[in-house]
Amino acid sequence: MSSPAAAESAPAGAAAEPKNDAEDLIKSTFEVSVTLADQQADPNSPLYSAKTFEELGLHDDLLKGIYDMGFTKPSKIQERALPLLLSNPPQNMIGQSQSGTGKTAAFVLTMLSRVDYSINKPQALCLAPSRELARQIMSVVVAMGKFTAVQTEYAIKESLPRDAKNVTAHIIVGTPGTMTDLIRRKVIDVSEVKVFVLDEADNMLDKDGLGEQTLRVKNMLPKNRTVQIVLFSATFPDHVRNFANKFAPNANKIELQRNELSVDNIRQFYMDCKNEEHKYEVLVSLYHLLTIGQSIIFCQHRHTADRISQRMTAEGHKVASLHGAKDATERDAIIDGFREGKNKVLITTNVIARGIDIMQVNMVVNYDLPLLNERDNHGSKGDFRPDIETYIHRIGRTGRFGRKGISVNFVHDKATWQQMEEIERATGKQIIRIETTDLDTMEEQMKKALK
Ligand SMILES: Nc1ncnc2c1ncn2[C@@H]1O[C@H](COP(=O)(O)OP(=O)(O)OP(=O)(O)O)[C@@H](O)[C@H]1O
Repeated sequence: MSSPAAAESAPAGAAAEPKNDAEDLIKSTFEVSVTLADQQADPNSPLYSAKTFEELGLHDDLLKGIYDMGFTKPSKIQERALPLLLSNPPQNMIGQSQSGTGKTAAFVLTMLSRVDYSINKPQALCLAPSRELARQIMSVVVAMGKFTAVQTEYAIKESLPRDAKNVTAHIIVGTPGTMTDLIRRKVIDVSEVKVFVLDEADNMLDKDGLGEQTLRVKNMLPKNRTVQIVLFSATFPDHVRNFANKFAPNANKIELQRNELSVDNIRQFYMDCKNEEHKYEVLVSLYHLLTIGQSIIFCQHRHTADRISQRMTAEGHKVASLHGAKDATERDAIIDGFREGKNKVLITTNVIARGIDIMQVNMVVNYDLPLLNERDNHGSKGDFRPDIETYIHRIGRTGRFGRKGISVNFVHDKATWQQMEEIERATGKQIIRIETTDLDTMEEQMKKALK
């Protein structure tokens, strides 16, 4: 089994404690409070559950794994989805719940529950849009399956030697291109597969994204047996939902309303910058706030992420950059380093907009707003409409499982201002202005938002 180095997301229930470096000890030494217990008692919270894990019909070995991870009660999505996912005969599922509310455990426990551990063949396949997310999901499979005999394998670039033959692991987690390649070359035998999971399913099914590759994997699955298809995401835009219904026919569905798409514990701000260069200056001026906890800065292009990080590094700031043009080993080292808190500021692209779960991240900056024409393979270069789904996923990198977080959008001209207004309209959540010169107010707002 390839053991994930990324198994170290902060234990659930643990406080995201900002460790201030001496240099950051300006006056902003406020603590980030954790409202997990309250959230789990509030019946309107997506974290609330009336049930216990025992009542959800899980095997004792899995209960041990769950408690070992520090979970005490299921979240709402876990409470609602698990009985449907585990019932027999197996039924498909299209499940939606806000970022950071525990969807991973729902599908991981399904895979672990459905595996027959006496058969040494792949029985559950799980696809995610990035290697970083595949590695993180694997870390949850390994942690939750700690008291089972589960064997796991990755289907991500460079995970297996070129001459690898016949994977015998029960659960395979990967990205669609590599999964397709391994099934085609018969390294992965799918004859015993009974569960097929898509995390970030709207992205995995979007014909302008990974849809074709995902469909290829599905078409290679056995036709002579029922494969339970499980789709999860925080967002399911209409154009993908229709395809999702065909991809997972007769599925049980758990859906969110449009105005419920993001959690309320993320406070959203914007800063009106004068131009591109001013955006850079404002980002640098925020550095001490970015490093109170940890921050993720999202840019439009890889070269912007590199340029900003090189410039900030040259000016004496400690930042890292991550994007899809870096090689696999480097990507793994960067995200692992960030998880471990070696770097507090990560400058990146949409590659980690989805799924990545790092409790200590309390600030997300949209250096560039996400646009539809930047989605993978998206056709129209002239489409400058904001990409609402990606926005929701990006800001969802903070405010995980009841923690508080803030997001800041940089706007710098009429077009970006209008894009942000459209995001505000579409999500129904207010985005508050902060003057770029007014760092005291920014700090005040941050204190208020994070307390
Ligand atoms: N029942 C629980 N009790 C305590 N912590 C939990 C519970 N379920 C999940 N968590 C923790 O909450 C965090 C968020 O969970 P997860 O990553 O599964 O969210 P998600 O819904 O998949 O989010 P996203 O849409 O961003 O992918 C994780 O750190 C996880 O360990």
